[in-house]
Formats: sequence, C-alpha cells, structure tokens
Amino acid sequence: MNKEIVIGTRESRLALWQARWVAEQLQSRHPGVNFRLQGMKTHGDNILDVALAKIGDKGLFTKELELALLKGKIDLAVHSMKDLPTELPPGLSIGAICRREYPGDVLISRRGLKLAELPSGARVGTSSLRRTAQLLRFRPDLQISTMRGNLTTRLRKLTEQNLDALVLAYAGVHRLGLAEQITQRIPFDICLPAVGQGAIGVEIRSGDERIQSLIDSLNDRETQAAVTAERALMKELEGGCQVPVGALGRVDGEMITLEGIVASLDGRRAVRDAVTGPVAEASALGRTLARRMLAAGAAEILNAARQEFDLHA
Ligand SMILES: NCc1[nH]cc(CCC(=O)O)c1CC(=O)O
Repeated sequence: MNKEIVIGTRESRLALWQARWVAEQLQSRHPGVNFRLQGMKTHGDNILDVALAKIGDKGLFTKELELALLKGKIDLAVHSMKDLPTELPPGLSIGAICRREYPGDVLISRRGLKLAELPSGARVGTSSLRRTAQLLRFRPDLQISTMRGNLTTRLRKLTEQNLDALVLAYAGVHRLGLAEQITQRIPFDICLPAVGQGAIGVEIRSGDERIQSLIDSLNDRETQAAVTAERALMKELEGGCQVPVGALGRVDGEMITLEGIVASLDGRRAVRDAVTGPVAEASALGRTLARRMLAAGAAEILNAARQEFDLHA
C-alpha cells in the first residue's frame, strides 16, 4: 500500500527550511513514495493533558513532535540535533543524522567589526549561557544582552535594541540565506559550539523498519560519530541547556577528536579538555572526557551554575 509518509516539524522559518530540505532529499531518493510535511506548534494546549512523565521536562522544542510520533500522527520528526535532549522518550530513536553544516558560531556586527575589534563595553546579543560564558572568557568587558526568540526576531533586535553585535549559529544563518551578513566565524578556541549544533536529526519510532529503511541513506557516518560523542559527553555531565557546556567532535578517518568546555557564567572559570580515539568508541570517548573534566573542576562549575539558575527560575 502506498500510504503517505508524514514528516513532522516545528513552524519557525528555520525548522521549516530544515524539514523541507529533508523532504526533498527523501523525495529524490524515493520518487514513488508520497512525503507530506506537517507543521506543529510547540506550545499547543494538548501538551497539558498527556502524561508528561513519559516525556520528561526537557525538550521544549521537541515534545509535541515526539507525542505526535508516539501517537502515529506523524512518521518522522525533523529536529536540530542541538534542540534534542540527550535522553529520548521510551519508544523513540534517532533514525538518521544528516551531514553537518559548519558547526560553529558566527558574529554579525553592525559595523563589520570582529570580536577582538569591538569597542570596550560593546553590547552583544546572544541566546545561550554557553555563548555568554565563552564570550566573557575572551572579552570580559563585553556587555552581554540575553535575547529570546527565533533567528528572525534576533536579527531584528540587533537594530531595534541598538546592539553592537549578535552571536548565532552559522548553520541557522546560512540556511535562512543570510550568510552574507556574517562578519566573522568565531574560532573554536574562543567558542565551542553547542552539542549537535549544525546537524539535522530525524527521529522515528524505535523499530519502525519501513521508515528506518527510507531514511537510512540520509545518515552521515562522520556527523553521527561526532554528535554521538558530543551527546555522550553532555549526558555524563548532565548538562542540559541551562549550563554553559560546549563541545565539538571532529572525525579524521577512523579517529575522532572530541573537545569540550564547561565554563562559569561569568567566564572566569573554565575547564576545557580533549580526547582522541577510534570512531567506533565515540560514546565511550564522550563519557571519558566528561569524567576527566568533572574531576578537573567542571563539577563545581556546574553545581554553581545550577544553583544560580534555580535562584532565578
Ligand atoms: N537555539 C535555536 C537553534 N536551534 C538550532 C539552531 C541553528 C541550526 C543548527 O544548529 O543546526 C538555532 C539557532 C541559533 O542557535 O542561532
């Protein structure tokens, strides 16, 4: 039977771009199959009357899509790997991780200045603790302005709030066709990206072999290894989005190098370290690096960050 395959996605411009891209890739590989996009609001009311315990309290951007998957309303969900919690709800799996875009963060500044050239006390907008901590570590004089909202909103705030610069993920800026606005790719020695940044993941029901075989060829071996190592590190650190954790896995042949950082919110304390090992041991490498970093002071930094967050929550 030629039943249509429903691809679930959030409805932000970036999410729709990513879901359409996945749909196009699948359509060209399987011309005989009908693929359809299904947009979903992430803050819908139906979240309130479903067993939340099953889903957990993370996954702000993914929960509703996961519920739709579990209920069979969609057959696969397209996510930014960065937004996907390290632990998935029972019954769901990552079926494929697509070839990663350049994973780093970029600076978009109003007068074309690089990070090192911004005037003392310059106001920089960012949405994450990870970026805040690493930016302050490099430039303690900066005034960081925390901003909410999707990419389009944040770009608007650059002018509206008269900021000097924004720091964003390259991948999002590029996918929305705004790469010409980029002033600088921020070097990885200054700022490590978020776990999974730049990679698009496809989530499916565990054991759904028909869907798994349809999406198999979307998986990129190197990206999968890198993101697997990063997610293992994050899980062992019990990071989550409320603590400043950065990570980057890079594959070279059969070897992978994983770098990680845990930094205090003010950037004054940081533990940064790296491991190298076989690609086949990506998860174990992530856990090893996490334990080493925890022992070297990351545990204290994380506890302090969590306490601070609880105070303000
Ligand atoms: N936090 C939202 C988000 N989720 C994924 C991306 C970028 C795309 C990607 O990482 O694949 C962004 C925008 C940003 O952080 O600037």
